[in-house]
Amino acid sequence: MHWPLSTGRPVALFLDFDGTLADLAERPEAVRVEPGLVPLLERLQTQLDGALAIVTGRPIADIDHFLQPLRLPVAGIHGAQGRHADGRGWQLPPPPLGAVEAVVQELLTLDPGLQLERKAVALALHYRRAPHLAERCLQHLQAAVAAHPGLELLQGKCVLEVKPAGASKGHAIERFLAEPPFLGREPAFAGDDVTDEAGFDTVLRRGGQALKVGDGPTRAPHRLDTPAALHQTLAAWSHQLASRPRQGSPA
Ligand SMILES: O=P(O)(O)OC[C@H]1O[C@H](O[C@H]2O[C@H](CO)[C@@H](O)[C@H](O)[C@H]2O)[C@H](O)[C@@H](O)[C@@H]1O
Repeated sequence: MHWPLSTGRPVALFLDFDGTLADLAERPEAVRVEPGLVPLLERLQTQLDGALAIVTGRPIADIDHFLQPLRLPVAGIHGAQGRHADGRGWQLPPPPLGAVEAVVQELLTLDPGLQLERKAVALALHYRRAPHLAERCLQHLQAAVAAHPGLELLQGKCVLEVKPAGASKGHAIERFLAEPPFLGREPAFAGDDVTDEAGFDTVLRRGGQALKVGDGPTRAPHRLDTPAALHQTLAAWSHQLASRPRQGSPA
């Protein structure tokens, strides 16, 4: 499997983080970034004239922490917040999360393996270390979210996320593509989870490329097995870009 990124057209590259750039870990804070990743992303950002962004369910601050000292354009919390290439930010207003958090607090008493992650305008309930509670957590959160039209439930990998309705990775990619340095470029997005399918739909609708990392059904036409395989592909692509004239800004 490969990802034919080198189409000759200037590319705008969008990358998911967990499961795509970094291997999954037992806990969100336990993720390790491969030592070569930050220099590789920095090189690609330069080669793409800045048209590289992270599009993630994480808050922006997490990405800045994991990729320090690099500060890339980021869409965080599934598009509910973001930072453009020029540093301007956006964030949706905080939705009413109080009742949902009360339900989560009740669930947390069932097993110390359950973990709450608070993220400014969203929250996530992780059950990777308590998988037997997956169905119960889902039922409780579905009921809690149904009472609030401003909220949406996302099911990720061993996680249930409650976020502002309407925020999506697809919309976040559209925001980036509306402005330099992304404007006019062919979008390419790599992700690993069902929550990335909205981003795949956006780039495919705009004539771009979508790649799924790992297994599972997807609408992405391309696939690689692991984050390490994606690193290799990105490194090879960076190497090709280095030996060609700069892609330059689109006319
Ligand atoms: O959109 P992403 O960048 O893929 O982020 C999705 C969620 O990733 C994190 O949770 C996932 O990764 C954890 C660390 O590997 C893992 O323990 C957990 O089971 C996964 O669901 C992150 O904690 C969430 O906030 C992100 O939304």
